[in-house]
Amino acid sequence: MENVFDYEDIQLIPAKCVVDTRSECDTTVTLGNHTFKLPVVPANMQTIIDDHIATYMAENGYFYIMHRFQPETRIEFIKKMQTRNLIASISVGVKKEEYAFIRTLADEGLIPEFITIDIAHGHSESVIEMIKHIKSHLPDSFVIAGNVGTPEAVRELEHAGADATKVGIGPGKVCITKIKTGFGTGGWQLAALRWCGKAASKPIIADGGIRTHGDIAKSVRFGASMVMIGSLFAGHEESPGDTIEKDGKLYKEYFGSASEFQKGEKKNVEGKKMYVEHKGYLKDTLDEMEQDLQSSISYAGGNNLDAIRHVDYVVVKNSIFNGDKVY
Ligand SMILES: NC(=O)C1=CN([C@@H]2O[C@H](COP(=O)(O)OP(=O)(O)OC[C@H]3O[C@@H](n4cnc5c(N)ncnc54)[C@H](OP(=O)(O)O)[C@@H]3O)[C@@H](O)[C@H]2O)C=CC1
Ligand SMILES: Nc1nc2c(ncn2[C@@H]2O[C@H](COP(=O)(O)O)[C@@H](O)[C@H]2O)c(=O)[nH]1
Repeated sequence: MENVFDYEDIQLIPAKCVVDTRSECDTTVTLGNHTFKLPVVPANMQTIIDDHIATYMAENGYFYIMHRFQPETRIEFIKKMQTRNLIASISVGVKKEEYAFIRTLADEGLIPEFITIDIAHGHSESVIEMIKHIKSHLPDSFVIAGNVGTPEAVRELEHAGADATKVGIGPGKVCITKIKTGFGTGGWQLAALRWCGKAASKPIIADGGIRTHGDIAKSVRFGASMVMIGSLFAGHEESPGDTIEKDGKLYKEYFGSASEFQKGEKKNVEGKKMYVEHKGYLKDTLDEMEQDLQSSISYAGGNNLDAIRHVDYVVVKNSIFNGDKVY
């Protein structure tokens, strides 16, 4: 791998504007048979999404992926969403009981529109087998498989039947995989995305490392159809993490899915807990993301996301903030 870089190292180069107002720019994206308002999905983590947020996202035309950490609630969740004509988008692991769960869904005629296979090291036989199992029992569900960080992995999971792959091993804000194992795409996630994108024949979801709204446009430029985000969604009033007050300021809890707080034990821990500043309401962040992305599209010289995919860029090596703070 040569020329590695990350989000902070890149600036996209503006092209001549073709719209009269940014509101003409279309941020929608299609995944499978569904079109969503933004190419953004909150991370399928317990401090990021719950029933309430999933329902809000689905009702308002956004993509969501429910986490898999309360497995016994998934059947009711699917029924509840589909009764309301909302998409059902769930996560599964790869352990034995998950095979039985997929069989139960098929037996009961419950077909989630989206199923995400969510494990740390997705380039594995266990994920390949699970993709095949889901596709044989629920052929109409759109299967997202991950996480991976190499073109070989993308090809193998696509070949096994995955409809999309999720790229990102270790770039997350509460991730300690890179420190504990020495492996991953932390520090070069954007370059890894480009590398994987060149091999992909199906959509890629960039997962982890997004720190600013501009990083969403950069992900799209380097091959992502969709971008999964944890930390930027952790601080909302609606976020499921606990709220604490310190020195008169409010903070929200955000912990990794492989942290001891999630697992309830200190075994194979690859995640940590932190507190992020309370930042108001989810709706306001989603609106701001849409406006910022509309602006990105206008700078790309087009009126939809595709324009971003073709812009030139420069490598500026960590200098874009020039010592300034973002806010
Ligand atoms: N995107 C990322 O960078 C990372 C994300 N995570 C998140 O943490 C959560 C827990 O992940 P995970 O531990 O995979 O889930 P599980 O605890 O459900 O483990 C899934 C299965 O994979 C096995 N497994 C896990 N890691 C490895 C590995 N490195 N090599 C071989 N087998 C492995 C586990 O066995 P055993 O535990 O016995 O090894 C288990 O059988 C997920 O939500 C995942 O997305 C975790 C780390 C990195
Ligand atoms: N290595 C770990 N990665 C984790 C863990 N829990 C979640 N994640 C990944 O992080 C992203 C979110 O990243 P962010 O930079 O937007 O905050 C999430 O989607 C997972 O892929 C973990 O415990 N360890």
